[in-house]
Amino acid sequence: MANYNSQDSVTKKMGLLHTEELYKYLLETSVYPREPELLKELRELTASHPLSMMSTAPDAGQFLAMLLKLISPKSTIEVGVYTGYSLLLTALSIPENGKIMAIDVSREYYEMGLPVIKRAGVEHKIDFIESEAVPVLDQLLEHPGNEGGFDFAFVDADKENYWNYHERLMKLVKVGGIVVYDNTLWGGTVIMEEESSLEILRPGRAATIELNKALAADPRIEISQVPLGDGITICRRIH
Ligand SMILES: C[S@@+](CC[C@H](N)C(=O)[O-])C[C@H]1O[C@@H](n2cnc3c(N)ncnc32)[C@H](O)[C@@H]1O
Ligand SMILES: O=c1cc(-c2ccc(O)cc2)oc2c(O)c(O)ccc12
Repeated sequence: MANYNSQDSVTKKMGLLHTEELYKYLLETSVYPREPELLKELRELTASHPLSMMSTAPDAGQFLAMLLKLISPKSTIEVGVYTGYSLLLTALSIPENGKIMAIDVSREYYEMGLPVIKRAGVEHKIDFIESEAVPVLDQLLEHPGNEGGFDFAFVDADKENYWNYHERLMKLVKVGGIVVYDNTLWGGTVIMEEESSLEILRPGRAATIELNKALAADPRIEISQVPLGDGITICRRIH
């Protein structure tokens, strides 16, 4: 998520930290030196695309990779692929026989990063589905065998639909499984008055405020909201 320091200044460079220098320090000290070479290549290839700010932030990505290696999921879902930064890091972090059902309305974006994914030797783990995500999740739920069939999900798509994804993922992800939501601080706008936030961000702001309240009140999960990147919320299904 871009960072909005003032009404007319937009920069993505600072994450949610206080200064650009501190974010740069974090990235240059701990993230970029340990970023897998092909993931770096995918990030650099995406940087020239007009929507490159949509890629999952590298610091949040590094955390996600750590989490994935800790839980070793065999069966995962990704909602919102874009050029594949989070997809490639997931594919690199799950076991050799792990699978990712990756859903995005745009195959064109996915195909930008696909050559890098192929070179990384992890394409066999990915089942890309070009579609709106809700109908795909609903189709999965038509087969009772899919209930609890996934170990992990990462959601980074249209913010207004996150609760729709959550309701479905609460059935698809097993008890003990993990769902991670990106952009849960939406550039810091969650604490701004509506009129003070840029108009383009307002629908996402409203949806994110509601999502955060609903996740905090959801007895089916334990949560931890982490201020990396644009804010990520990790949910562990407990019921
Ligand atoms: C923020 S980007 C995903 C970034 C990606 N995780 C990464 O690391 O590069 C959001 C993506 O969600 C996709 N998207 C938006 N609405 C969607 C929907 N209803 N169903 C599926 N994908 C959607 C967009 O096409 C876009 O590629
Ligand atoms: O600036 C954005 C915009 C989005 C976005 C907008 C509309 C959609 O239907 C999907 C995604 O997502 C972003 C994002 O996930 C991010 O990490 C940074 C910026 C943006």
